[in-house]
Amino acid sequence: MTEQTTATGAVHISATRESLMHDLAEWLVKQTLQRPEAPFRIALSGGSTPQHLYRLMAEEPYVSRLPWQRMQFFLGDDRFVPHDHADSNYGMMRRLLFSRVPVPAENIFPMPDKGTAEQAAKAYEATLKQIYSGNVLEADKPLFDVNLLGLGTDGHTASLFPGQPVLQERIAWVAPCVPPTAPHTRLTLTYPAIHASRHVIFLVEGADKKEAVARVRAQDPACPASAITSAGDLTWFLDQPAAPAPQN
Ligand SMILES: O=C1O[C@H](COP(=O)(O)O)[C@@H](O)[C@H](O)[C@H]1O
Repeated sequence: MTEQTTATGAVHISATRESLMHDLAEWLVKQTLQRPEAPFRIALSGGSTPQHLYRLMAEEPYVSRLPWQRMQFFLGDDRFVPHDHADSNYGMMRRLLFSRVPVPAENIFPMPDKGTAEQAAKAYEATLKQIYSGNVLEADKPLFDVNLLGLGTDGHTASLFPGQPVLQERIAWVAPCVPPTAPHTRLTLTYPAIHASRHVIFLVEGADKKEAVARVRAQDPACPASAITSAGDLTWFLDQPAAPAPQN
């Protein structure tokens, strides 16, 4: 796990959004089978794209095929709003996924929605450090097995928004971000925490994301997603409309 993979990573292209979600669900089942020892830690992304995946995971055959008892769920980012707010990523995951599958409540780790955003970020970082059994990220000891990321049309990922101070954060694992272009103060995993993953996955669908995908794959420094790396591997799961034209 000492090698670093940058955001150029491998690319998996599915013909349609539906097949994309199936392909990623199958990939997830395979990863859990390859690591039969507990626990399997996954950081989930928010927004609209992964909602299709979460609905699918809450249906058969995935309810039966995923090892819910040993899966631990974290959030890659959330809007700093009450969990029952319509814009809460955790609220969305609870509605579409957690309430429909046999995952033990103690295996779900939402970002806090109380106090100040700074306090909530620190509290979530403390939770992650407890889970990790350490305060310092080690190259050969991943924090997450899978880190699922989305991509905004502006090149943001998690809540790492263009031009924001959180992009410079190299110590904290979790930090607030106040995006000038999107609603709500956010809490987000920082680059070092995302990097400490066995597998980083960008899940992106739709023609409106095609340009952003191409910019990140070309390592455009204006896109925060371009600076994502993985301690293990990094794979793009795209549908055909989001996939950039092949380079000759
Ligand atoms: O604000 C957010 O946006 C990104 C992308 O979301 P999408 O709706 O375009 O799929 C998402 O990855 C992030 O978790 C979310 O908080």
